[in-house]
Amino acid sequence: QPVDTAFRQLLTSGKPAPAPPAWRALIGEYGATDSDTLFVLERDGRLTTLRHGTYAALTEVAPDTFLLADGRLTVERAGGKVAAVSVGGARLPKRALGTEDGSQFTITPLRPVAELRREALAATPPHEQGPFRPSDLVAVTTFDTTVHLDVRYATRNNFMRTPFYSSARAFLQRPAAEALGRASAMLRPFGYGLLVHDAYRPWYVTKMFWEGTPVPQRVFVADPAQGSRHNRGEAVDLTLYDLRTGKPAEMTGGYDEMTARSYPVYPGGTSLQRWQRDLLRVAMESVGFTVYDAEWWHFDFKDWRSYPIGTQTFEQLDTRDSGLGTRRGAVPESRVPRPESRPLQP
Ligand SMILES: C[C@@H](N)C(=O)N[C@H](C)C(=O)O
Ligand SMILES: [Zn+2]
Repeated sequence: QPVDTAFRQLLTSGKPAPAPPAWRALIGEYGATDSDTLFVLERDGRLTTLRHGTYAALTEVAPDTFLLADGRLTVERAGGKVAAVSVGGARLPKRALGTEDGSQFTITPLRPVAELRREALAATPPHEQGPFRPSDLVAVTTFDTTVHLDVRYATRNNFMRTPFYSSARAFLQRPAAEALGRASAMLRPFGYGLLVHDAYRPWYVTKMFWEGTPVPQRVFVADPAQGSRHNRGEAVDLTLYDLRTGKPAEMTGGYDEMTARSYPVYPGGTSLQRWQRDLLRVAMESVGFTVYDAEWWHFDFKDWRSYPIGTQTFEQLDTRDSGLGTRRGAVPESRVPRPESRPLQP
């Protein structure tokens, strides 16, 4: 649907109230197999189930006992946690998704990180056919000062539990950074700012992500054979933060969480989480970005095909006088990495 219609819908529906804290432990996915998932979620202020595409509001009739239109749902707890629900005589175990406390989701890399780094630094990015625009990377904070940074890949607080950058900086090609500034201005009346986790990412880091991530989770990392749009300075990972408190907004799942909760159309969670996720998407899409199908936080800018894959570190870009953050200037031809012949996936 058109962006202004989507904006109007979000405005009309208004910002939902947070779900009662007592419901938090219950909200989630239940069932032993993916083919039969029962979601417990909050919708329109009611605790609700979603199964086979049908929503049903729950009415609590006794502690941990709820009435559904056609029966009862009972909650089983173990060790202070929700272990399962029973519906119509069937026991559906609760699935572990993301982290319980909202902390960073992590994986165990397939190989030692030092080995991945050594190999990736020695490798060459895919060969690409130009022509390309000269790279003009600028700090993401250039066009709106309410854009804030939380660059997890410059810390251990990321999905591979290892620092990839030696400084917490984030750059985009100038037109993408300008558009980001416009999205940020658009969000201000809603009381939100943009919190950037990552933008330009050297190709060798994409290669480390790919080689280190278990195959079933690789939809959440780009294939280095094609490169990531981050490598072109044309993708950004970000969330919303509350302008008043400075706190990140709650979404349906965490950053770099490798579960279904990361899909931008994930139906679970709370109304507020889904509303904030959709607000971020509508603001970003209204200025020329497109959300990635598997990650609510990842956005590609419309002209990503115009820029080549880069593999330089921030420091290498600095020393080669790219003008990062301070001066304008094109990345010299010697630094323009080689082409790709296949279509890109994010
Ligand atoms: C790793 C994650 N933050 C990300 O950016 N994923 C997309 C698919 C990418 O690597 O381009
Ligand atoms: Zn991304």
